[in-house]
Amino acid sequence: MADGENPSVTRFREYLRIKTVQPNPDYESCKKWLLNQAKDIGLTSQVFEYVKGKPIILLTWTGRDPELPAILLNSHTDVVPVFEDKWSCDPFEAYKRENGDIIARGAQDMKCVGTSYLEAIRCLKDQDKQPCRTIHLSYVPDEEIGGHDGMKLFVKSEDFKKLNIGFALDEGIACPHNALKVFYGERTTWWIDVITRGNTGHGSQFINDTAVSKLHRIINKLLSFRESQEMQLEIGRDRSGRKYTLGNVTSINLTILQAGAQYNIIPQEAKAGFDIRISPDVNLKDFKELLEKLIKSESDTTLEYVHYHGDNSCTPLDDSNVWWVTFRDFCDVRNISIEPEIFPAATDSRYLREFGIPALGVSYIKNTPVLLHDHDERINENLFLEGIEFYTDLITHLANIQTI
Ligand SMILES: CSCC[C@H](NC(C)=O)C(=O)O
Ligand SMILES: [Zn+2]
Ligand SMILES: [Zn+2]
Repeated sequence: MADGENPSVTRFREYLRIKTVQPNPDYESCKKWLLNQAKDIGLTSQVFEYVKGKPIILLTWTGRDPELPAILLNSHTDVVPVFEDKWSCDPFEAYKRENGDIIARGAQDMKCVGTSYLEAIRCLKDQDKQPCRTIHLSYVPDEEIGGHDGMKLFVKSEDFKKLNIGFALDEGIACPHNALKVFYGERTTWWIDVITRGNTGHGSQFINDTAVSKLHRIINKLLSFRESQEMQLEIGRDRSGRKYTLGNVTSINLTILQAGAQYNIIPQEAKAGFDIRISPDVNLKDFKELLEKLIKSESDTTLEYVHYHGDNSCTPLDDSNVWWVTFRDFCDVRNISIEPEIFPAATDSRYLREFGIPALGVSYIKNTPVLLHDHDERINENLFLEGIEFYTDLITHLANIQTI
């Protein structure tokens, strides 16, 4: 432990030092560390390994009434790669500046949250405050690359069904001002490849119906849709008069382009890859039909879904949802300003919501720049400690709801 350092901070920095960085995360060390924490705190543990080398670690504190639906505190264990030369220090050293800023990959996304859950439970256990409901802490792999070998398999498993989860907390994003972002849904992510085929020949000729001319027309149509959505983001207001955020619009970005082998040969095939994020206000079936109609407008052209998700369920934010009401009132009483939003990208919450589990994404990171996936990702130790108190109280409230 560093001199005089709060032990919760020391443990957080230990977790940050485990190199669970994609594409070769050290899940083994991570598993050992988490199981050790569980032992220290007095939680039972299970490890599910649906894909070899990709463990899901589940820690459990059984409630006084284990028949009631349980609470799930979810976090992912992997982190995204770094451009080391752009960092002011080693991203896996968890260096602490004089002002208490802890710099590390995963400091915001989302090892601060994963450790805060543990520290909150440690605190409640120390005080012998066993709640009514059982609390499960899940530490899942591979969220950063789609969660296919992690949460996606977990929610479909018998092991998960047995847990009888009633509500889940998961990750959010930092907020630069004095408020917490709370995510109740997310835009649906589709990654698509559009592949066109056409006439080929010598590069000096005016050849018709080439793969590139077809692709060009499709790109133009998709990018003009992009422009209209960008405009909507600028001027749009929701039903309550609030300015649109990314969650209210659909974005399309051309992120991959491939064609050609030699300068003087017209390519016979061309490919464009698009990253599409569809607002939950959009009907997915209609949008799919629209996309497929566009593809059909060009001959010998195909569409491949590289990443597809067919569900855009959101967690209701109304009085019918006791979990939400408890969360909202909890923040209200503590004067914590919250900003409910649609997550612009994809998190593991989509698998939980698809399964019918209400989930809120919230990371206790206020007054801090959004640095997830960025260089010098950081969180201040005092804010991290404040977060532990927040989760300790919040978990107590949620796990003692008795009405459902
Ligand atoms: C479709 S899996 C990719 C997941 C990733 N999540 C985040 C939060 O960056 C994304 O939205 O691109
Ligand atoms: Zn994350
Ligand atoms: Zn991430």
